[in-house]
Amino acid sequence: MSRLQIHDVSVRYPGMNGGDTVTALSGINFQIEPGEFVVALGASGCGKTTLLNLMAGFIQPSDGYLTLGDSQVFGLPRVAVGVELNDQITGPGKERGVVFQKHALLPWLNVLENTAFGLKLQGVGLKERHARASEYLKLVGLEDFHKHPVYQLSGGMQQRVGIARALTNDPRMLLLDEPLGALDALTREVLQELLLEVWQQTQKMMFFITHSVEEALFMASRLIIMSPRPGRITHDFSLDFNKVFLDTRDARKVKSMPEFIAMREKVLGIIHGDEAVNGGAH
Ligand SMILES: Nc1ncnc2c1ncn2[C@@H]1O[C@H](COP(=O)(O)OP(=O)(O)OP(=O)(O)O)[C@@H](O)[C@H]1O
Repeated sequence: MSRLQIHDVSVRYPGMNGGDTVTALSGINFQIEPGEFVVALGASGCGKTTLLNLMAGFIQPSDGYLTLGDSQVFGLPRVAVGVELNDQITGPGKERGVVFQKHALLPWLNVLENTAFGLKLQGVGLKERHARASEYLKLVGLEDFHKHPVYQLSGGMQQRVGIARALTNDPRMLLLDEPLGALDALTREVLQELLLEVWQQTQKMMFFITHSVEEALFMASRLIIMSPRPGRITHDFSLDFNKVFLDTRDARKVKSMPEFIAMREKVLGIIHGDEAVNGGAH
């Protein structure tokens, strides 16, 4: 099975207008195991999006490298790593699907065509791409909306299309950058539950960024908390509130469990402590 591993990675951005270099990430060693739902939480500017962009292959590390499974490497491959790295990934790839907060859907295409669009670009034939798109539209509850223009859909339904579209490649992992951040509170809760069901059914590795502590605790099988200047992973918790939800299908009950509330207070204390030290906005 293919874990994604980050080996001693740092990312430095050139300063704006000749200013000081920004160390967005420093000395990150971290891995995501098959089947894990990893959520990243932390004050603004702690490097969450930079970490996701590295995993997606959108940016390269300044130091270190990443591996997927035993043989695929991205970033800066080194020779003496103890594994045979024979397959270099040079950028984004279909084994890593990405879902953004703002879904870049094409308004002149309907729901089915939007979902199948990436497959079309790869040259997958019409019948197969529509079959694969239909499969994932069903998974996200849009089986009756194939022909709908996307601009007629609510924000939550458009985000479902974004999730289905990312799944059509059957990626090994989904990278989700605040995917629910623009939705109203009720729709957000519905999609939290939907994403957990997608995770349970597909067993994809998930890397999910949020600013909501409650959402993080509800979704994560592993919660990492990051701290800024330079961006580091300071805490790494194993959680199972998501499994309690999948067993009971009662989100309100999970979110009112004493253990859930105690963990929420603990995590809020960690993050607010960082903000007080670093003066970060949240
Ligand atoms: N392209 C860039 N050029 C220069 N600095 C950048 C660039 N992208 C990010 N940064 C800086 O790197 C640091 C980490 O940014 P990043 O967006 O990864 O953090 P984040 O935790 O995702 O923040 P937020 O929660 O606000 O989205 C910040 O100080 C940011 O200003």
